[in-house]
Amino acid sequence: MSAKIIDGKAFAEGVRAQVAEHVARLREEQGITPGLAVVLVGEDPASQVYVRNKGKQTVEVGMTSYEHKLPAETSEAELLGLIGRLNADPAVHGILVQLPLPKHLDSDLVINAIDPAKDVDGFHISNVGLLGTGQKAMVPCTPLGCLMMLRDHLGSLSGLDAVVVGRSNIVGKPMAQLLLGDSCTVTIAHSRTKDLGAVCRRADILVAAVGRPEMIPGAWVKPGATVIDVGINRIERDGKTKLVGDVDFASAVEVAGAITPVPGGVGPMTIACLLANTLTACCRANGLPEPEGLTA
Ligand SMILES: Nc1nc(=O)c2c([nH]1)NC[C@@H]1CN(c3ccc(C(=O)N[C@@H](CCC(=O)O)C(=O)O)cc3)C=[N+]21
Repeated sequence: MSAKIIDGKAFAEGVRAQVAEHVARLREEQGITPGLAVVLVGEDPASQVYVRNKGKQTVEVGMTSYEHKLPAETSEAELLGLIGRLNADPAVHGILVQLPLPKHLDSDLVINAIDPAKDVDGFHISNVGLLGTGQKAMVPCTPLGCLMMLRDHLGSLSGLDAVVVGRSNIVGKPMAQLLLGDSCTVTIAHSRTKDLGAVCRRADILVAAVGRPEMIPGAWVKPGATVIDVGINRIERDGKTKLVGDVDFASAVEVAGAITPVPGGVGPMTIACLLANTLTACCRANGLPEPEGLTA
């Protein structure tokens, strides 16, 4: 039996359509247009592509996109100055500083300079603390997108065994918090975990976020499990570049109950959730009710 493929691309289109509807209503009823500022330091080609896609989709849902492209040599003081101006700008409801930053910039310092209410990545320590204590936070986009797909596929997650492979601040840790918030029994596994295969085989929900191409084989997947593959790895195969996940899709699809593909799974949901977070931030800033179904 072959798993159901969870179509993240189609799901993301649905989320963006919902966001667009809210944005149109905000404009008509309140005269408010949500604004998202994206800051890119340096000329990393992959980052340029992501930032271009984000700007395009921001405009498509009816929001205003502010792009700030700064040279790689930008000083910390200059970058903090820009963040200060964006924090103070009432037309800007969301601020995203594209990571990774050039090595001479301290990304923790920069992220924590963002107004937590405008931190649509959910990386500010205040948002991390709010999420960890079950309070209203800005939730990191990738884990939020994964949660939306899991809830859609499984309905209730209550009591299920969830294993998150990867312990990053961007995906693994916040993903574990969200799953705990939905009453899963959560294990965070990583490269040093003893008998990782045995740990993975216990999972009703398996989230792979390690950044190692195809490292999780089908033999590690519990029959019928829901597999969310966060990895986006560019590899060379048969003389071509190819995008693959952290899960070996070909073998896992034969065992899982449902699985997200790469590309077309988690990636598109990340950008859709960035737009959802910007809308949420805009509603909160204006004392308006939050959009339903678009938050954790
Ligand atoms: N502050 C910050 N926030 C981020 O959210 C952030 C970041 N920095 N730095 C870079 C990573 C990367 N990222 C992706 C978003 C969408 C796709 C995506 O849509 N991927 C497509 C494939 C795209 C392709 O063909 O390359 C897919 O999986 O189907 C991928 C990667 C957000 N990031």
